[in-house]
Amino acid sequence: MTDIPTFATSQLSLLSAELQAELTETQLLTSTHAPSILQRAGLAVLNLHISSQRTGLGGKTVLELSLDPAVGGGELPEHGLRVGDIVGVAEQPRGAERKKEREGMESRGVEGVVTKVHRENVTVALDKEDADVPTGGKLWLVKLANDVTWKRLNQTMTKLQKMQPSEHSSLTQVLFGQSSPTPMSKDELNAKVKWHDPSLNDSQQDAIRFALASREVALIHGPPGTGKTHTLIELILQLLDRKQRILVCGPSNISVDNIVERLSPHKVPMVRLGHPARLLPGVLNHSLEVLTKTSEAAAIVQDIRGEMDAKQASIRKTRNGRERKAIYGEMRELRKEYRQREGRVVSDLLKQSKVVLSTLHGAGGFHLKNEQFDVVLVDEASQALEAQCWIPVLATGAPKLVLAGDHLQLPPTIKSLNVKEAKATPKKGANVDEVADGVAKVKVKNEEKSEKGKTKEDDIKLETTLFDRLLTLHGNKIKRMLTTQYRMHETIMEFPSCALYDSKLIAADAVKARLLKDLPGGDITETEDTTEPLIFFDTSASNGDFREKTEDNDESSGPKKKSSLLAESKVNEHEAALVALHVGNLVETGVKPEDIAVVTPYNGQLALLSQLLKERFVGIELGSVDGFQGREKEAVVVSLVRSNEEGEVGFLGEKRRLNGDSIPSPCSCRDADEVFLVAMTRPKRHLCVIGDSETVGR
Ligand SMILES: Nc1ncnc2c1ncn2[C@@H]1O[C@H](COP(=O)(O)OP(=O)(O)OP(=O)(O)O)[C@@H](O)[C@H]1O
Repeated sequence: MTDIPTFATSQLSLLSAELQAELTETQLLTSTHAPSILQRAGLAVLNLHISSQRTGLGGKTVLELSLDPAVGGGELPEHGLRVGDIVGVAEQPRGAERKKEREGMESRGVEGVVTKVHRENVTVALDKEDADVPTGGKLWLVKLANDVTWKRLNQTMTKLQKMQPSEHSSLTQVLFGQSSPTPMSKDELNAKVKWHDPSLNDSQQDAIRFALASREVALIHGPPGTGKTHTLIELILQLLDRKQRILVCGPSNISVDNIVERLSPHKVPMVRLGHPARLLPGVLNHSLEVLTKTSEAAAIVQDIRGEMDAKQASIRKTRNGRERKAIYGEMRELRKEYRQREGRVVSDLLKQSKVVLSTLHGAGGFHLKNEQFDVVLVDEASQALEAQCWIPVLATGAPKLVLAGDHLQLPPTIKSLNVKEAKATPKKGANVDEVADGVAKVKVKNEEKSEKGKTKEDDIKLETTLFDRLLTLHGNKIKRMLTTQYRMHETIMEFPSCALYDSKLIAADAVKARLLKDLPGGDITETEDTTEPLIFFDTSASNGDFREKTEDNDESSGPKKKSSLLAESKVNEHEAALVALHVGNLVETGVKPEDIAVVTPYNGQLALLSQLLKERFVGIELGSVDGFQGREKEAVVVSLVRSNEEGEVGFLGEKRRLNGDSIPSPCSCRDADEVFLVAMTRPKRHLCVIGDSETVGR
């Protein structure tokens, strides 16, 4: 049994350490690196101007930023800004102002969210309604730490911490082991169900019956390719048949959109919450914001929007301070009116929806404040922090929770290494070595503490997902596993099935013998590569030809080293050449580059592979492991990189190694086993692993 206030208190301190780690990282990067380095690292874009300004959804000011004509305009340089990123828009610091400007986060201009990214411009929706948009001079965009997420997690855990025992629902009590899940009778578990999809396999049907019969909580364990989403769609339809109202959540927009897309053909009354700019185009018709615009009341809302646009334009033309102030005042009034009208339309739409879908984070927004649900369903639950899963649970007070996921895939990335307190946070402008040192010290302190005798609080870790914790708490009786997989050739499946899933996976007939040579529509030549599902190139016998190299991050060594700015990283040139050779062989047989993915754990190697492959094989997918999880490809080539005499595979050791010139990258945070296992479950017909068995084998 877990004490609820202790749990919440512990989560709050872990979350605070995590936020500090993230803020420290961003602050250090922006304060210790010149804007040009940040630009090269993909964290900033320089020399911009506002090419258009308008009022967007929710009455927010939306800026479109393009390259300043003074620098020749044209396409933006390569950058890593993505839709949803939080950015600062500010006047670009000049000369002596530069250091001061970059150190003071308060002088970074206005903040907003990236809503569109095109080759020639980036669109940003500003957070503050009356933000003073920077006007003169060249502007720059810089990526900022995202503390919005953490604020909501904090609110949620604070709410849990302060709840009185009498306020805990039966669900909450079960989730903390204060009571056991209500037992289900055999009749309930074997009840006859009228399936919408008669092709469901036995393990899928069993999981749905189980989730329908559960009173408080049910876990659906779906290993890769076992039709987890397929199963969830049927579960949603079955719940609707039983007149239940459902809130469906996932940790990312893409996880939620995936369900919206697959639910859409069933003509279910549903609404997707969330900023339209972050939703897949195919999902927009179900988005609350778009439905709001297309409903009857839309016309009056549009009128006000037009008026607001006109006012915005006049602000930009007005230099007189008093006039500007007056216009801001009028805009405020218009916004108020706009929101009231929009609010009424929104609330009507929500009331009519039997299924509401949002990210876990989004479920904490004001839209769901007075909405009631019978079931909260969380997909990709093992990719979410436990605190995230509590957002919909506490926001709706629903009596039942269904979690779907695979706890054996990579958990969410944690930056703070479970440092309990944020003691490692350096003072503003501290040098990076001090931070690394600080983290090390706090870690040692924690280790000392746990040796003396663990308390319950010490057992609570940020990376323990709710899925994991519930399995430990209640055991397999709250879980059903999907066992037939529809993705991998039987031989590719064997190793992950044995290593991770107790050899329980079965390959569906349609996939178990599929090879590259049988690719539909392709005249594929039969070669050793296209008739073998699994190939391992072992480089250990190469007398050291295939040794890894550590990239040197010396900025002064010129543009050749550009990629190394992203991280102190490892490369293995011979391995990269072998990857290129193998990909070349596959393409020669007729396999399309877009059916091939190359995966590696190091950014350095990724950059090298990108140089070798991207232009030669247009459409090939290159990725780190985090980015690749969850996606399937006909053929996957893995470059493990590590090869040294010491047999060292310390990926994790690099996680926090910040030194003056290096910028940490998420890609260097995973260890070899994880890389290997995740990559193993992605290919359908062919997997090729290149590595040094002596180094990696250890
Ligand atoms: N009962 C079934 N009969 C035939 N095909 C199925 C069945 N269930 C799932 N599939 C197929 O298996 C594939 C994987 O399904 P789905 O995308 O639902 O799985 P998933 O487990 O959510 O995938 P991921 O591993 O990407 O999370 C899809 O092509 C789907 O059509």
